Amino acid sequence: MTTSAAASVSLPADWRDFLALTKPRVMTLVVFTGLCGMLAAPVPIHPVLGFTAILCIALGAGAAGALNQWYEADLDSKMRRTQKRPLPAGRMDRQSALHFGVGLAGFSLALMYFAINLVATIILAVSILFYVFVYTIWLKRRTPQNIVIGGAAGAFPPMIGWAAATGDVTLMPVLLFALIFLWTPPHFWALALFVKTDYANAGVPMLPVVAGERSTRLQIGLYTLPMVAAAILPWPLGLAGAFYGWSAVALNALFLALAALVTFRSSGADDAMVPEKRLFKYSIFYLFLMFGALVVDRWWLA
Ligand code: HEM
Ligand SMILES: CC(C)=CCC/C(C)=C/CC/C(C)=C/COP(=O)(O)OP(=O)(O)O
Repeated sequence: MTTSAAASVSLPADWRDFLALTKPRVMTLVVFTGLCGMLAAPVPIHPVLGFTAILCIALGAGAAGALNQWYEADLDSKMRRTQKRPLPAGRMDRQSALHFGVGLAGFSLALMYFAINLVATIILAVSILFYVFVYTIWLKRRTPQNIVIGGAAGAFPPMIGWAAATGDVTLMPVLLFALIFLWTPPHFWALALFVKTDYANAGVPMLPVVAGERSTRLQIGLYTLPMVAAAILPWPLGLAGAFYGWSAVALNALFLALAALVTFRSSGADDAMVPEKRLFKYSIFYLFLMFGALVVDRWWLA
């Protein structure tokens, strides 16, 4: 944590700074997977309630992003990628970020509880607490396994969407959780390979910094294999149909190929890291398409 970010504050922050605190670009995928989890559920939800549940996921994820930035303004000020965020850039004081984050978290949970149901509220609370306390405060600065364990926070949204519609959690939302959980390491470590120096400068023990490139490449490959299995499994288990199944086979074959290129590659110091950048970009596209295929399969082709 830092006090220096607060010392150079030039207030007031405007709405764009509060929006930036919520990490809106990452949130698009969080919200999309939550929406698809909700639409994949066997019980239809009233559109107004469905919209409310998705709003709660968006606000909860935004709150988690704000609390993450409240806690790690010192780290963000040391990395090129994050230096322009409202706190390290001095456009907002830490207390405002804290109040905003806590207020938004409280509002999203209260709305989820009163408008939707207890199960969805509990999972939303767990994901916010997990991202803030387990990932950001506890693990991120201590272990290169930070994103494996802490990354679970980002895997909950489809389960929250499903629970909002059905009030319970069955095998399918658990598989969707497993898919994002196992996707997170290749998603993040591909990026960490080409922004390694940023993390090293900030003293964050991300895998390429601590264990080296070789080991990171191997672990990307090792997590991709069970991810592929979790992605395809709903088809043979009869939880999704052939459209989902064939889409999953194609999308996962490409993921596997790109991950293999990264895994079996050794790079030099002045390397442009093209395969790593390609895998990172594809990982985002992949998750959008996998969840999109699930909904198309359930609504139009079942
Ligand atoms: C601990 C787990 C994760 C870590 C450490 C991580 C880290 C990152 C980082 C550092 C970026 C670079 C862009 C930026 O500056 O924000 C990024 C991009 C992105 N991540 Fe992740 N991520 C994680 C999990 C997730 C999850 C669970 C999702 C959604 C399901 C997600 C969705 C995205 C998206 C959509 C982008 C692109 C954003 C853009 O276009 O700027 N990430 N991630
Ligand atoms: C529903 C709900 C509460 C979801 C919240 C979970 C969530 C937003 C997951 C995404 C994970 C994420 C943005 C990690 C970024 O890592 P980082 O914080 O280390 O990235 P940074 O270096 O960009 O700050």
